[in-house]
Amino acid sequence: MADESQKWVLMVTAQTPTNIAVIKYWGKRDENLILAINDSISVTLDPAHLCTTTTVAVSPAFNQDRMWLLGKEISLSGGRYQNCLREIRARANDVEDEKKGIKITKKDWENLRVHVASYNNFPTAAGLASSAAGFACLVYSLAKLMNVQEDNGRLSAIARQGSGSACRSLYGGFVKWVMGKEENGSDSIAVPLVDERHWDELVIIIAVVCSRQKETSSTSGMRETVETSALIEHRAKEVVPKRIIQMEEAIQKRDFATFTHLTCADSNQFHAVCLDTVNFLLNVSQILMVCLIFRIISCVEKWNRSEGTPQVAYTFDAGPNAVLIARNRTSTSLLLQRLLFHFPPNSETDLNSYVIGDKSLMEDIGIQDIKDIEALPPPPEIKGKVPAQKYKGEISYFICTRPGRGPVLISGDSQALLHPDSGLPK
Ligand SMILES: Nc1ncnc2c1ncn2[C@@H]1O[C@H](COP(=O)(O)OP(=O)(O)OP(=O)(O)O)[C@@H](O)[C@H]1O
Ligand SMILES: C[C@@](O)(CCOP(=O)(O)OP(=O)(O)O)CC(=O)O
Repeated sequence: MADESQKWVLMVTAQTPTNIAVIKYWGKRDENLILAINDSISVTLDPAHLCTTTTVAVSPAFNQDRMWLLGKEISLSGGRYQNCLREIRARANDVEDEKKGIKITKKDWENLRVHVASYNNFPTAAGLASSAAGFACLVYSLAKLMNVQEDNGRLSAIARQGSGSACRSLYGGFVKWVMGKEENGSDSIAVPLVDERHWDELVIIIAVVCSRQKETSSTSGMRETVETSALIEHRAKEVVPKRIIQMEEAIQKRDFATFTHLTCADSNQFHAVCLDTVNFLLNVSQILMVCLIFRIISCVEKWNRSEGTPQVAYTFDAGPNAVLIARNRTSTSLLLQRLLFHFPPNSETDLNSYVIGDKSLMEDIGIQDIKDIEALPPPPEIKGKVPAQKYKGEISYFICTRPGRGPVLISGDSQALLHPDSGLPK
C-alpha cells in the first residue's frame, strides 16, 4: 500500500436506477440472507428521473466505515449494511492508480475503511423503492472501487442482502429476480429479461400521493403476511409461478393487453394478501389513502373498458403511490388529461412542480397553466356521470418517466458527493 502519511483518497461515483415490480416480491424464506418465497419481475425506471447517486472513497486516513445519506450521517452498524460491506470486501482485488501513485493489494482491503455518501433524487422511504436504488448503488460503487471482478448477476446477490428489491436494480429494462433453491442464496439473483430499448414505446407516470415516510416498512409488513396469511402460500406456490411464465412471454412479445392484465391482477393480489394479514390495521389517514387508490384504479379501469383494449396498467407498492404504465405516447397524453381532470392541483401549486420528469408530455397536450387544466373536458367514458367533486390537491405531484438503463459509473470528481482531498461530504 502507498505510504500512509500521504493520506491519499481514492473515489468512485455511480448512479443506479430504481425499479417497480410488475409481479411482486412479498415474503421471505430467509430473513437474514433475504431470500424470497417467489420469483418477481420489475421494470427499471429511467435514472434521469429517479435514481441514487453514491460516492465511495477509501483512504488510509479513514479510521472507520462511515456513511452520509442525503447529507446526514447514518449508522452502518445494521446487519444489512454490514452484510453488503463484508461480501464486497471478501471479493476485493488489487487496485493501482499510477497517476496518484496508489497501490492497494487484495489483502490491504481488510484494514482499509471506506466513506460513503449517497443522494436519492426522489423521496426516501416513501414507497418509491429508495432502498432498491440505494443498496444497488452502494454495492455497485463499492465493487468498482475495490476492483471486484464479478458480473452484475453476482453483484445482485450481494445487493439483495441489503434489500430484496435492490437486486433487480443492477440491470436496465425488464428484470427477473429468480428466487433460487440454495440455502446459502447463491442462486437467488437478478437476471435481465430485455433491455430498455426492447419496449421503448412504454411511458410511465407515477402519481406521488404522499412523500412522507411510510408507517409500516415492507420488511415488517411482509414478515407479518408470511406469519399470518393463509392466502400467501397459495399466491407463492400456485399463482406467481404461472404469472411469471406468462409475464415473460408478454414482455418478449410486447403484448400490452396480457401485460396489463397480469400487472393489475398482481398488484391487486398483493393488496389482497396485505388485507389477509393479521395486525394489518388501518388508521384513518390510511383508509383515506386506500380510497384514493381505488379512485385511481377506477379512473384507469373505466377508460380501459371503454377503449376495448387496455391503454394503461396500474401497480401499487406498499403505499398509495400509483405507478401507471401506458402503452405508448398517444395513450399517455390521454392518460395525463384524465389524471389532471380528476386530480387537479391546488390553485396555489406551481404547475412546473406538479408534473415533473419528462415535461414534453405536457406540451403534447397543450397544458401551460392551471387554467388549461380547469378547461379540460370530462373524459368521454364518464359522460353523463361527471363527478360533482374533483379530487383537488390529493396528489402531491406526477413523475413522467419511462423504462431505463442499469447502473453506470460517473467519471470525474465534479458530480462526486465526497471531497476528493478529505473524503468528507462536499
Ligand atoms: N441512497 C441510499 N443508500 C443506501 N441506503 C439507502 C438509500 N436510500 C434509502 N436507503 C435505505 O433504505 C431505507 C428505506 O427503505 P424502505 O423499504 O423503508 O423504503 P422505500 O424503499 O423507499 O420504499 P418501498 O421499499 O416500499 O418501495 C432507508 O432507511 C435506508 O436504510
Ligand atoms: C412491495 C414491494 O415493493 C416490496 C419490496 O420490499 P423491499 O425490497 O423493500 O423489502 P426488503 O427485502 O425487506 O428490504 C414489491 C417489490 O418490489 O417486488
